[in-house]
Amino acid sequence: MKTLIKNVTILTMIDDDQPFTGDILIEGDKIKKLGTQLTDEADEVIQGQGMIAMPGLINAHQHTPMSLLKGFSDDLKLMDWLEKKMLPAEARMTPEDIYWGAKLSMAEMIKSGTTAFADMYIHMNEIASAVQEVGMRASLTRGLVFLQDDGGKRLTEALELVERWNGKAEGRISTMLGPHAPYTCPPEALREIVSIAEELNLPIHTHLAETKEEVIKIQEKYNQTPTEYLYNEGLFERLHVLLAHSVHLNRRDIRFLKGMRGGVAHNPVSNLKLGCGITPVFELINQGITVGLGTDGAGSATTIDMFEEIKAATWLQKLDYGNPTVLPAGQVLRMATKGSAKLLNIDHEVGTLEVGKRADIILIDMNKPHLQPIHNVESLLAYSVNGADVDTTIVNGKVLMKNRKLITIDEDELLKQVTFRAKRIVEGI
Ligand SMILES: CSC[C@H]1O[C@@H](n2cnc3c(O)ncnc32)[C@H](O)[C@@H]1O
Ligand SMILES: [Zn+2]
Repeated sequence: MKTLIKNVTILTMIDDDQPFTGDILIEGDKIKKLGTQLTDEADEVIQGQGMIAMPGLINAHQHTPMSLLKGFSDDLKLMDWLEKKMLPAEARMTPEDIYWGAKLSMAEMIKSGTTAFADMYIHMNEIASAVQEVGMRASLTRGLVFLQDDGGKRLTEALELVERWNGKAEGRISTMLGPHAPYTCPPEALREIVSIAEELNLPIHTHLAETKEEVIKIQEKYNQTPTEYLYNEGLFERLHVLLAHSVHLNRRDIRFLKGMRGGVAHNPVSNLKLGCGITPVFELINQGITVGLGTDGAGSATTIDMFEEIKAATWLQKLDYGNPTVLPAGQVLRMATKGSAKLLNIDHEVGTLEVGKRADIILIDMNKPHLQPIHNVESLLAYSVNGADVDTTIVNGKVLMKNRKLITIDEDELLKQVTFRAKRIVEGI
């Protein structure tokens, strides 16, 4: 199958590449040519006039089924929100609920220009099946919590997920191991996970230093900061680690992260809404640590539109440093594409528009009052574009949305399913 996108403004996101008008030829799942006035025959031609083509956005931290819990419990502190509301609701979710909740997130992500995501949750088989059907790219992790028991059953599930799904769905699915957070994983559990991850060459996806309360708790329990705790348990020695949040890091913590494989998934909207604080993104980048962008689950962030994260990320750093030159448009856009791709360990495949890479591309319709005139493409993308401006979403060479119509998801059926399921789950909580 060959698809030709004609006369489109192309932003490759490679280093300092400037936008240019041209054509993109997709053959199978890959970008075959990028140039001007390509004359190749194609099975499908997309007229890109008035549109910007850029790499699909990559959501580096999600809990997709939590879309079913969006708006159910807002304006609470993280631990009250998690323990009194989310955990009881999650205990009532059936595998079918998880499947439909994940699909709901995927519909919203495709409609707002996200092509890949990192997910940590329960009932991961159902999420993997939804990813396979829908056509997105995903890094899937069974979240591991060791509070009341040794978590043996969950670890077995985590390994079954790896065994069954790693590299599946035409290579769109990869897997990680997911110790949930320093406060839910004791040292012996972390050590076991590190040893398995090293043996199987698996990356790790975890939460780190999201709140001040977490720092106090870990300090009291282990006499270390959460970052130091993970460092001392060997997480940053050899493994590729995706650290969600990482809000409360001191100078010493940042030194522990220096040179790590992987990096930090910044979730500014969730951090703002839960009043957690501001991740020291500028400092992390200055120390050479990769920073990507994510939304966290819709249960906390409410929105999973990555364009909102892009705005929040740059504005928060500018405000924090009292300096508008910090985290400029081009840099924050690269965080949401190349940066997140590196965190998912798929930067050799996606994150930039390059010949030979997988064709994960979004087209943004600029023929709108709030997107004209176009003085600077990167500024418009970072500061003006919303998810609803995305016209076409392509993953692995396959069109998943065209003219804002989802191709692989039946929206009517989806809305019917999620309405009654969401209501049943939260009843009485
Ligand atoms: C065991 S699966 C993952 C687990 O994480 C919970 N979760 C969602 N958002 C957050 C967050 O911001 N901090 C900590 N934990 C979070 C989710 O409810 C699942 O139980
Ligand atoms: Zn999270």
